[in-house]
Amino acid sequence: MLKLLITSSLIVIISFLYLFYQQYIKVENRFEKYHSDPTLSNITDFDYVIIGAGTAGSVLSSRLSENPKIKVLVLESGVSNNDLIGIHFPLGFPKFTMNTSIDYDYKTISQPQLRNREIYMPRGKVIGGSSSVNANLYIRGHPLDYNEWNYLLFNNTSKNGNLSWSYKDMLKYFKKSEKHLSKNINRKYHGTDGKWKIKHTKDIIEEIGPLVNFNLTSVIINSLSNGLNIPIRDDPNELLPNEEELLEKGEGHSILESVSYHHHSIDENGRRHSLAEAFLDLETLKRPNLQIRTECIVKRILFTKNGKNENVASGVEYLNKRTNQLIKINVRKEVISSAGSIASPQILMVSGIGDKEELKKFNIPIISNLKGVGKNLHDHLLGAVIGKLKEGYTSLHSYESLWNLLQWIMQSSFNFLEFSMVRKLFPAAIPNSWKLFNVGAPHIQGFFKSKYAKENNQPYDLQIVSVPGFFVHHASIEYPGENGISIGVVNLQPKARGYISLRSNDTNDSPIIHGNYFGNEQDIKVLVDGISQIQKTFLQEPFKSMVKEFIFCSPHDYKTHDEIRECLTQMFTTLYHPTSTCKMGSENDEMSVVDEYCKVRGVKNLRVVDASIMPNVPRGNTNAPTAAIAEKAAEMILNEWNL
Ligand SMILES: Cc1cc2nc3c(=O)[nH]c(=O)nc-3n(C[C@H](O)[C@H](O)[C@H](O)COP(=O)(O)OP(=O)(O)OC[C@H]3O[C@@H](n4cnc5c(N)ncnc54)[C@H](O)[C@@H]3O)c2cc1C
Repeated sequence: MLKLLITSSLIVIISFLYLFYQQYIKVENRFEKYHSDPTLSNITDFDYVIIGAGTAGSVLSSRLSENPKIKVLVLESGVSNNDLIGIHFPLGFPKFTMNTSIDYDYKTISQPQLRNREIYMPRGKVIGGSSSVNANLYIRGHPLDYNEWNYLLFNNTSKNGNLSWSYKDMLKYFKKSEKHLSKNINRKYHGTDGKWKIKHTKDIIEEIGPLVNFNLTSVIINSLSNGLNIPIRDDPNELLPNEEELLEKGEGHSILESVSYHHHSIDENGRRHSLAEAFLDLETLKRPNLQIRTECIVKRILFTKNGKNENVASGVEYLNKRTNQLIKINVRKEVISSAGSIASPQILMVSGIGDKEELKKFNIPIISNLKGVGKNLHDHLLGAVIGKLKEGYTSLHSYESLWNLLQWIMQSSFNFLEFSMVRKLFPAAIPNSWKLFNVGAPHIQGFFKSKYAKENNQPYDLQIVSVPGFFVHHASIEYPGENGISIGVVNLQPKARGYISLRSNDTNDSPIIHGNYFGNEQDIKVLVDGISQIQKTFLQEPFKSMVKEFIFCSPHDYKTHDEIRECLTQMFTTLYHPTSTCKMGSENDEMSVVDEYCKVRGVKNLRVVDASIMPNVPRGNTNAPTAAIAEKAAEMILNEWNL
């Protein structure tokens, strides 16, 4: 008997270790392989050097290197995305990624409208960039966002040919990157053959079904729908037939207000599916024409002159942080900055591209005098109503605990070996409720209008991001033993613009970040109105009898505009969506940094492809739009070089 017990325990332990190895260790060294070869630094004949392996850099490098004739080098300042297991645990994103070694941990300068608070601005310093540290929400924004981009780019010129950045065109690239895992998804709006895995939270909740005493999500979704008088829908990224008609008729402002379960970038095993997991998978990394060097920070872009005396990007200088070696590398075709909305403008400026008055302060020789570099910082503004729940409601109050991480590892390991037979034969062996740890922290989202958007026939301008738990100061504050509810409200279209400027001429130093949050009175009014609408839902049943105590923006204590504004001043954060600091614009727009092909104005062979080129921030989270931009840019580049 004892023998049997020992043998079976050994089998369980060995299987577990094997699963663990398969899931985590086996892939751990994949970037190491490309970095450790000492001869790599001598290779100088790359066609493209891409700065940053974040959302955009992962997509771009993967697509360009699909052609074996093209040699691509990616320089990434951060480490491999397999260095920290916590990265893969979607629900643990605030705990395991923010404020850790894989976060740049930026802070804005003190914000005058927020009692001089410095606002924390996380960004991923790791393969996958911010898609390796984010909340995994898959949202595309409103169709009119892209139609507006297209209008801003091409309204005053006629030289765009077939190129367009409208919703219809962007939809192609959203679909191209996507591999939606839901069986019932509308293929007119979703891709199922792409690389990036997307999962519908509703599918998981339905699978768990009545087995689980977890009723909070459905209560929240129904209460928000009733309280805000907006419908529940399955998919915020698809248009219903009547909405297609309205968009066609020029009445797109009235579509898509709704509340729904989130779609998440999470794979079938419950692991984060960052753009690196999707596009820099093992097969891609085996390509001999693609090299990715981690812990290599680009210091500046190098330029030479061509026969017409134009400045041509000819390579980059970077620091190998492991060896402390400063290395110059030449490029045959182009340098592409995909370093994100904070670092791309910084890299351009230290390389001589920016407002000449600012560059002079740091004695940086001027390559192109472009006023818009670093300007137009656009971001999403987050407030919330947060409360503690009475007995009887189960929330994710301790989702950051080690026990939950362990549950998740075991759950996803079992999924990995398709242990569904085991699940069927011994249903109690793997509690179904563990599946809840396979979705992201925010389960529910919605879009609704402020009274100002309603008055002016504008599209929705507010977003709900709801966590069945506490999301207080980036989930850094815990309430042991308590269950919570957080209904975040986001102003999606703030009017104030901030900026990025240089603190020094070294890319290793954080640049100056000024979010200019609440810099426009209307931005506050819109968010106050959003909070006030959400507070009303808390005064109705069932929310009314569920909450025992409010932590932020209580509807009983913060009622007037000034009171709600006061609450927001204390608790405001960004939703981590800085964009538009190297904005794409028409040639008539003196603040535009790149043209419609993502080419930096005033120089040759240099592009920016990342969230910084968005002409305006879309009305939704920014990861999927950034991936779509990179898909589109890759296609443009390949077409242009006739490859
Ligand atoms: C905490 C958090 C939560 C978020 N949640 C969501 C969400 O749920 N859904 C959503 O849609 N969006 C979310 N976002 C936003 C989304 O992730 C970003 O908009 C998107 O990842 C931006 O992609 P990017 O390619 O522009 O930049 P990044 O993905 O940030 O990539 C930039 C890369 O460049 C590297 N780099 C920078 N400087 C240098 C240098 N000098 N040399 C070499 N490499 C360099 C960086 O290390 C990084 O890997 C979130 C962001 C954060 C930070």
